[in-house]
Amino acid sequence: MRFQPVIGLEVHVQLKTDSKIFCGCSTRFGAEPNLNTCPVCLALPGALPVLNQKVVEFAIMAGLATNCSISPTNIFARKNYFYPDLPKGYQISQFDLPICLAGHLDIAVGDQTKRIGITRIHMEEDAGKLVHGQGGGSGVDLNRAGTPLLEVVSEPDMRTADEAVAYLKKLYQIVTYLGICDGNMEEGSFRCDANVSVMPVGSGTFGTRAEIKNVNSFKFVKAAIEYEIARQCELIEDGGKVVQETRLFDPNKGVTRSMRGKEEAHDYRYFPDPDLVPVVISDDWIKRVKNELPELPEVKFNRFLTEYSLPEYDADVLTSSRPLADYFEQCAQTCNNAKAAANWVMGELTRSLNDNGIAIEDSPVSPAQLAGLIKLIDGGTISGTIAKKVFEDLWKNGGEAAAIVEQQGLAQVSDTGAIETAIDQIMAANMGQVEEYRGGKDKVFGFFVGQVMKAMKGKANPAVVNDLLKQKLAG
Ligand SMILES: Nc1ncnc2c1ncn2[C@@H]1O[C@H](COP(=O)(O)OP(=O)(O)OP(=O)(O)O)[C@@H](O)[C@H]1O
Ligand SMILES: [Mg+2]
Ligand SMILES: [Mg+2]
Repeated sequence: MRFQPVIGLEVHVQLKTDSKIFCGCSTRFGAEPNLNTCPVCLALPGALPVLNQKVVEFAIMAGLATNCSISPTNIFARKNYFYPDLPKGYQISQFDLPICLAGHLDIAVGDQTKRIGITRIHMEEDAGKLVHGQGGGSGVDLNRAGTPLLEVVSEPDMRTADEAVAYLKKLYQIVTYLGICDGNMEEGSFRCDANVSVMPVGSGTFGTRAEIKNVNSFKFVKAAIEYEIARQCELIEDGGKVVQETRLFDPNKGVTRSMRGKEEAHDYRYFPDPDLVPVVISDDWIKRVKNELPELPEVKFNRFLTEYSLPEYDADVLTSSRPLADYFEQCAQTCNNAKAAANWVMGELTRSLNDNGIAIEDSPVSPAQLAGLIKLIDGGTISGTIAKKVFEDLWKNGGEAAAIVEQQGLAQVSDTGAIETAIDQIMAANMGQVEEYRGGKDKVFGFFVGQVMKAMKGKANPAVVNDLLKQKLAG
């Protein structure tokens, strides 16, 4: 039997606000356990939540950027369940009236684009965290309790693990561009629940879904979904039935395991939270947020194509993150050579940053410094080969490219006299190759260029070397 997989994602986006969603406690990660707490997030009797306006603004931004409509009135609801990391016994979330509805994102599938529907985006609070194995038991850390989250729920529109990853990456790119999420997946700031089912090809009725909880890397999402698809197909072929359940992905073994089945599924008994008034959003507010939205990745990509005449590949790589795009633009505008800036940023700079595990925001070579180096190449002062050495020097010691070239005497020799002398000597020492070249073996030309460059310690102007060599070899 052939099966068609069906995938829908629920993504939890942790919002980059200073304080929690319903109280003034700090959201800082890594503080001493239970330091960032107060009667509201500890759920002490009588404490009342007050909504953080920034959370609503961030939700509107996310909704607009994902083509959703913003609900002018939306309400918070209590999602009831018991777990020791949830002191109130319910999570404040949104249920039937969420803040954003009916959006979509377009993803690239091969050379086509595919539209993935976004059912809803709602605001909610995070739970605390259990810390096991300390002092012989388990402890609870409520620093995270009340941290603001957006849950972005997709339609079951994806058909392969790769489509799911493409959607996830697109969403990640958008929320980090918007600056509403720090994007730190290891710390759980962007994590997803993957819903997976399979149906016989052509059946038209979706199969029963399993939900893989809290996957926090693109690689794991792909592995988890692929494993789950294979598991369900095999199960059905063996005459079994997929049961609706929650599963966990084990990244070490690459398998998913049942966590709880439908029988143990929660009845959340959702109802409107009587402690919070409805959120009313005016048209003016939406307009203001819309006007202040930063340039989004797709728009930036298209602008890079037209404004800098970059190839699609370059524009795609350079707009993959906002700091990378900003770095490129500053460099390109300073050196006035966009393609060279693109090559250096995607090549030498990215390689050095990766090798040293440094984020581009902390690059030891600034856009202006790199632009200075590119100007020296464009002006014919140094060759590309020497430029790589200068870059290394900039990376290690800072300073300015022009000063380094000057101090170390790296400027390229365009003086024809010095180059001619070198050519004459090399031709005299390699008469055999000279004859071969004159006999029609053009390839030998490269040999001569190499020899001359070597003799000139890489500092000869390549264009001048080429011209002179052609003249002299022609005899
Ligand atoms: N048959 C199916 N196969 C795969 N995915 C599905 C299927 N049916 C629904 N989905 C996806 O499952 C997800 C359901 O998320 P939703 O938040 O609506 O409910 P939930 O998972 O029941 O609730 P909770 O937020 O408590 O986890 C959506 O992303 C939807 O696209
Ligand atoms: Mg959900
Ligand atoms: Mg779910």
